[in-house]
Amino acid sequence: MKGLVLKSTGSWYVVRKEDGGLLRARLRGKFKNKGLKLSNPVAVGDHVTLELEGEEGSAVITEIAKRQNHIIRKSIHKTAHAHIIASNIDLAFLVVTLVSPRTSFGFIDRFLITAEAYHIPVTLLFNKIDLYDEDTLKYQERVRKMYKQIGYDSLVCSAAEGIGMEEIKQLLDKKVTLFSGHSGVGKSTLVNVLVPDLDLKTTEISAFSDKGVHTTTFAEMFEIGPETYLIDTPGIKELGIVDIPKEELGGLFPEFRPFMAECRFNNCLHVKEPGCKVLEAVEAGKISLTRYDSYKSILEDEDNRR
Ligand SMILES: Nc1nc2c(ncn2[C@@H]2O[C@H](COP(=O)(O)OP(=O)(O)OP(=O)(O)O)[C@@H](O)[C@H]2O)c(=O)[nH]1
Ligand SMILES: [Zn+2]
Repeated sequence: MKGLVLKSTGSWYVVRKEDGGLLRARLRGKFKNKGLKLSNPVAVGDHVTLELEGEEGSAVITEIAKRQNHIIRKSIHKTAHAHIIASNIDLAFLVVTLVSPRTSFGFIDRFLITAEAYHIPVTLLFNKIDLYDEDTLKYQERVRKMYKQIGYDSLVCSAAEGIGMEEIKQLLDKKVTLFSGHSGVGKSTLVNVLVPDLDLKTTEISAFSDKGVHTTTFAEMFEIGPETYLIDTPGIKELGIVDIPKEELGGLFPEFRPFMAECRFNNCLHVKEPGCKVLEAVEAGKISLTRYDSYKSILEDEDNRR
């Protein structure tokens, strides 16, 4: 029997069976994750094979299908390196705002490079447009255009006034979408407008969870329509942590790639090296200064972490 993991408590899982029903499943034996030392072998979003146990509505996970992608964070356990937050994500929605509060480019670009590293497509969602004056709206269009040129789509909306909701719903349809964004940008408001009966939908799954057990470190997937899911990652505003070797950082900026290939040194970090084509492109206005600033700032952080 096949199923999809909707919720993890660390020791057992809520699984949606292919025929629609819910199961409570646990693991049998040891699962090995290639390469990574993980504190949790099964993650929300995993497609699994199950065997029913004697008890009604209870099963054992015997196999995990290959993941299309996954996001991780550092494990709190000393013996493991990483903890998988969720897997098989079709789309990451990064909710941003230009006012109240203003999301920094540094935050946006960090999110984008992490998503690049994880191979997760991102759509930027500019919320609170009801608060924007004419100048801010013009500025927003410039920002959207900049990201569009690099290859990132964006949408504008106002969760408060219900503007842009149909477009968002269409984009979410039949996908597993991760909702992220800085505190206060309106994620909860947005989800409540998009899925007014979400509480009802989650009750069915909550009924499978022990009362009083709060698993804030684990992600949860909410079914918001047929084959349509939202992933909520409590307490995680960014896409987890990945260790990116400095030489690979530039490659996570898609607009750097064609220029990087032409740099004189193949280990060029694009800071002050002679014959650096990325620097030339920045000077010629072919790469946005904002993005290059983000690049340098992330590079410096990497320096400080070592
Ligand atoms: N004017 C305006 N206010 C909004 C809009 N969307 C959300 N807000 C307000 O912004 C504030 C923050 O919204 P939340 O939905 O709690 O934000 P959040 O991203 O879930 O924040 P965290 O729970 O801290 O991560 C609330 O006061 C909302 O009413 C919008 O489109 N326009
Ligand atoms: Zn270079």
